[in-house]
Amino acid sequence: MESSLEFSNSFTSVSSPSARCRIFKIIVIGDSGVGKTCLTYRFCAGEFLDRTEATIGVDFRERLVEVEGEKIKEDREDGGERTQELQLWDTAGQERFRKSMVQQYYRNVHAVLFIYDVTRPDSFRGLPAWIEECRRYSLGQELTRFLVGNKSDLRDTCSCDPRSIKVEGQVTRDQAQKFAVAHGMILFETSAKSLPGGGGGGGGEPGGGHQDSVEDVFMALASRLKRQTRPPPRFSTTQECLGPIGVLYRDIFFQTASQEEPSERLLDMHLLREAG
Ligand SMILES: Nc1nc2c(ncn2[C@@H]2O[C@H](COP(=O)(O)OP(=O)(O)OP(=O)(O)O)[C@@H](O)[C@H]2O)c(=O)[nH]1
Repeated sequence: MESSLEFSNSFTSVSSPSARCRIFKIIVIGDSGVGKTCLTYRFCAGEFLDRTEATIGVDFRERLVEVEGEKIKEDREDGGERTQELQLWDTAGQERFRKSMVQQYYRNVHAVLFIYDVTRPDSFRGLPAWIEECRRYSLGQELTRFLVGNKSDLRDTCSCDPRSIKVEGQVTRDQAQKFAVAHGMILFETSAKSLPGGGGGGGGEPGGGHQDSVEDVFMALASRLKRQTRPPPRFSTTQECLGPIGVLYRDIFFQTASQEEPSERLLDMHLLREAG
């Protein structure tokens, strides 16, 4: 995969969220190539991103959601009504592209999505290292954590009970479920691309087993965040949510967005800052 620093177009609306919009910062982490970019893009843009490049630093995407058909009522003096915005930090899986941003990833997080590729057991075995990184940056166990097995469209189907599929080189649902329980996570299996019989990213049931749509995963997260009894700090401005580095990245993006090939310029700036 080639490299580029990309900021989703959907990010533009973050700069002017409604004054009454509750912003939740969600970090999406996992090994390189598991599909973090494709999953966040699917949720925010509604389609599969065919050609991706390795993420450098972070890509921001966001989507405004209404949970359970109703806008969120805030317990505020003015009795105002608020909507909820999921701000997704699609982080770089490759170590060399993470260094300068890592501290920003873990600042003021509301929820973490741990992603692995169901067809790549190495990405599943890599999960403890991501959990350890969260611990190092003081993310508590009380945070909402989802475990998401991606690329289930590639999973071999089996006529036997799909919960106990034993296909060499694939992560079974049972394995993942045990891991999720042991680490206080909720498990989802999905595909950013498509699921047999399920169309774009949702609803199919390969081998008869239950698969979740990408929409379901993120809406379950939104619903969970809405219900948090003691939520971590909320943000009312984009600046607060992104922090200074995030704002800097955003500004660089807007400065270079009109250039023909911004990727190299962005990479240069990223590496320069890393060196500095
Ligand atoms: N078949 C299939 N391919 C997928 C799916 N999701 C992602 N891919 C492919 O997997 C590759 C990597 O996807 P990315 O979304 O760039 O992976 P990433 O985790 O963001 O990678 P880094 O940015 O390096 O951390 C790309 O070739 C995608 O087309 C999926 O659900 N099904």
